[in-house]
Amino acid sequence: MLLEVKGLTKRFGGLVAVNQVGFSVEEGKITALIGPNGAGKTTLFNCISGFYQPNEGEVLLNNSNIIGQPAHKILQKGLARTFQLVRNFEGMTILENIMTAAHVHSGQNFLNSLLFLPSVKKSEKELKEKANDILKFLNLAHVADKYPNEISYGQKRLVEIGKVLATDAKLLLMDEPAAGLNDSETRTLVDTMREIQKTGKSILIVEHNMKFIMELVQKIVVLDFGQKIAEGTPEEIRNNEKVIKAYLGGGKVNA
Ligand SMILES: Nc1ncnc2c1ncn2[C@@H]1O[C@H](COP(=O)(O)OP(=O)(O)OP(=O)(O)O)[C@@H](O)[C@H]1O
Repeated sequence: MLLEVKGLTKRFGGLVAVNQVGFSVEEGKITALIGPNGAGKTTLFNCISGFYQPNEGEVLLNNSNIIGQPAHKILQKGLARTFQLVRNFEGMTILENIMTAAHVHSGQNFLNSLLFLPSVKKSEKELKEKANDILKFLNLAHVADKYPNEISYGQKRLVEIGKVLATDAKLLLMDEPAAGLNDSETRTLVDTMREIQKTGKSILIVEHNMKFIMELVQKIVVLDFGQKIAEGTPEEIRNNEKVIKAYLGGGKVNA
């Protein structure tokens, strides 16, 4: 199993935001984490990616517990995440933004960069090639030299995905990748995600857009009030009584 979450609990004062949650992400599969507003999805995501320290439980990445490790160490072990809000360096072109993300895995140390050794020059060239390949893969080659404020919102979301691809991580955590996209952008995103899956990556998504999830993923984990209430294929989840009740009970579904 690529990722295994076991008995994970996160409390904020008296509030149990995530309560003894366990599930797994299989290699090469797309898994979704869904649930009504306030169910604990983001908190769980933050615990998995090292942004929060859970109170209890384990997060095993390739059988090694990553709890307590800083986010950059977790990234080096092969887990990268996108953010719900688009974060780009505004003063850099799209190509440079992707190159910056790829730099995390380039192996260059700071002193080499300062001295601008030949190896750095070579590595810069490789980074540029890699970033260009990623932009081509995402059909964004035509915006490589543009600045973030010159591209559309849908393109920005793809750039965000490009940045996690640039890290070479095996497991990608995506925080609401379809948020704010129109129908045609969402369809493009479904195709892009399938192409990413074909390259052997595994993906864990938090997402409110149920149509997007039902069409794309192989497994769904459902949270409600911090607890896992169901886990299964889209078909199983669609017909699950507990899930239907949780969403009818006040949660928002953009189905
Ligand atoms: N930093 C925090 N401090 C205190 N309480 C928090 C914090 N973060 C989240 N919570 C609470 O924990 C619970 C779970 O919140 P969380 O944001 O994880 O849910 P969610 O499923 O991601 O919701 P949404 O779909 O609205 O983003 C909520 O009751 C929320 O108010």
